[in-house]
Amino acid sequence: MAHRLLTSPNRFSARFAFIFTISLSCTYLCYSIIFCRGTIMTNHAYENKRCVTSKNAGGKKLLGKVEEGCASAVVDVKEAQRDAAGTSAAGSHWSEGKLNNKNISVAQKYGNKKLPNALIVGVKKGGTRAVLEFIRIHPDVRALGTEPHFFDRNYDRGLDWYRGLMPRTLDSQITLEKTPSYFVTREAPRRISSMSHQTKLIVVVRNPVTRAISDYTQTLSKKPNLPTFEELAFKNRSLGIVDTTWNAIRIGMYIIHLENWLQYFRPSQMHFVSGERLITDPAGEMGRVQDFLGLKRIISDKHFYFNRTKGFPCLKKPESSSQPRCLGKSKGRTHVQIDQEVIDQLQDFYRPFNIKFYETVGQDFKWD
Ligand SMILES: Nc1ncnc2c1ncn2[C@@H]1O[C@H](COP(=O)(O)OS(=O)(=O)O)[C@@H](OP(=O)(O)O)[C@H]1O
Repeated sequence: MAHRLLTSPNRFSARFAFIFTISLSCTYLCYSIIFCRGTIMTNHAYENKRCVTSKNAGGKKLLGKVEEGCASAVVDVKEAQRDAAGTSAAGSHWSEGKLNNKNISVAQKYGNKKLPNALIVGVKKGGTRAVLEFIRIHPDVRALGTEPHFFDRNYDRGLDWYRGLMPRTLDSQITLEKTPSYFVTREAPRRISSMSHQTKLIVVVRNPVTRAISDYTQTLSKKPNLPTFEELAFKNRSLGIVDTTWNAIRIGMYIIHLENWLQYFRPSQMHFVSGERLITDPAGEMGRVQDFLGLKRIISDKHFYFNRTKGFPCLKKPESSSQPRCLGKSKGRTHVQIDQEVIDQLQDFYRPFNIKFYETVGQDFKWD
């Protein structure tokens, strides 16, 4: 009895110590599970989901502060809304995709925000979104999903602001952004070369007449009361005098803009993608883009399928998703119907500009 009385406090503390240890272990176990899941889920796809819901982060007007880590993954909200899912099944082996996701999470953890080494500078309605979405599946490329408009509208915000928008990259990775209006911005080449003489420039060009109609179709979808294409395109239609002050016409005079770029950059720093071939042979065009960027050719035929409903090539598996995906509804719209006579007049107008452009870049884009 005396023995029992003596040992009962000891037993009590032993029991207490046992329960305390068990509950401590359980807490630790739960914490570890939650924490590890959190770390594993910090991949690009997850960030996309997190960021895309933030209204401040999206939109073409990328103004103000962008949340740390979101800028890289954010898909322009408008863009994301436009980008409807593809309809065909994929069913292809995707080892690079896995590698890419791994690279992305490593970059997010250990990488740094750097100024871009490459830019898609134009042209509007040339196919710039397709090139950006296609090239960003490469594991050595990280791209900003939105158009930052730094070298045209936001230059006063300074390089630190611009750098802050960029995705984190490892030293081996290329940082890329696209803003198609740079190509026709007078100050853009000088500003870009003062950031770095080494910047690689990608220009996606397309038949200037089709490009103008595409541009007009887009504006009309936002402003239904717009004058007709013919009214805007000509100062005097019967005399065939084209209105070169109309942006939709002016953008397509590629040689004029190119001459401005060539005052600051060597031709070898510029790569021209054919907007037409990008649709008929996306793998071929992307092969040349990879060569230009000094990347191993990883993006190939097996990454694309032709979606008959969309009428365009789509990705079997884009960077941020495991699902096949086509670009959105604003890419590949049905164009406004334009008289063949008007088209011929504009073809005639652009011909001398096109020829000079072909000679300068050393490529025939066959727009005639
Ligand atoms: N794979 C694929 N899917 C959909 N669309 C494709 C693709 N490849 C090129 N294109 C062409 O891209 C045109 C839009 O060009 P941009 O992305 O440069 O437009 S924008 O300036 O960013 O608004 C868009 O122009 P429209 O056909 O006039 O809509 C397409 O013709």
